[in-house]
Amino acid sequence: MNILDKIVADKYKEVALKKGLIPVKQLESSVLFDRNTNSLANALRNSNTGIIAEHKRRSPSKAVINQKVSVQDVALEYQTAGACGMSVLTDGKYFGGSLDDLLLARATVQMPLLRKEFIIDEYQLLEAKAYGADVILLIAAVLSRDQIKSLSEFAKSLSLDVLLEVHNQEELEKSIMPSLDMLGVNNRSLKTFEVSTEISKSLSTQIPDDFVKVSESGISSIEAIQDLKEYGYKGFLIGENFMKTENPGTSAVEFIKILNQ
Ligand SMILES: O=C(O)c1ccccc1NCC(=O)[C@H](O)[C@H](O)COP(=O)(O)O
Repeated sequence: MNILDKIVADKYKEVALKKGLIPVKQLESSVLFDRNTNSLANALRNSNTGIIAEHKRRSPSKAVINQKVSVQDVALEYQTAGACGMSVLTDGKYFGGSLDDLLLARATVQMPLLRKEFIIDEYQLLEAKAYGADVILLIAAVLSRDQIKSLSEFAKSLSLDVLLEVHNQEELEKSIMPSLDMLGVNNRSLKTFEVSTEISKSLSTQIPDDFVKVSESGISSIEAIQDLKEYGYKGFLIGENFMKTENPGTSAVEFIKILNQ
């Protein structure tokens, strides 16, 4: 059992518990539920930099990254820095996040917000909408093709963008379908936690042009982004590189400024 299997096993229990506590009707009555969403895929298509900056307090690979900063401060600074969107981890047990983090970010910024979560049930998509997300993540490693299809179609019916994440060719081949907006390649091995952008590069030619290509994890240099752009990537998901610094927002400002030069 790898870390993702463990996280997802816990997630099935968590979602079952939450369904008993907060009915769907309550989620649907949130003031944010009918809000017009903001497409991350479009923002990436129209951007020169393509940064999706993440709020990430801790992780299975790095334990504590940053517990001190406020999610609202980080959100505002990421937006001011010129990030295309923000990824907000909402898993509590492994990443120290929450849906309240998403809500606080939504109250602060207009840029597209990705609910970074281990989605296994439509209920979590209703939560995403109710707490102000614009985009959801689906992880091919933990979903069947049928689940990807039904979850992505349900997300589209809620006007949410869909980012589908793969780790290898097999996951990519089973996942391609029209209800996805963005295809993300995760550079982090779930077995060793090692990161290498080589996997983004090797899968790039197999991602059809209809999808916005996103490279995720382990990106820490301008050179890496310039290199990935050569392979057609338009989006770059960066968490730790910003969050490990005392001021993630300032780090993002400096990074994006150099990228723009
Ligand atoms: O970050 C981890 O350790 C991790 C472990 C197991 C499953 C998912 C994990 N991370 C989620 C992410 O996808 C990253 O937070 C995201 O791509 C940003 O990565 P990074 O820039 O390396 O923080």
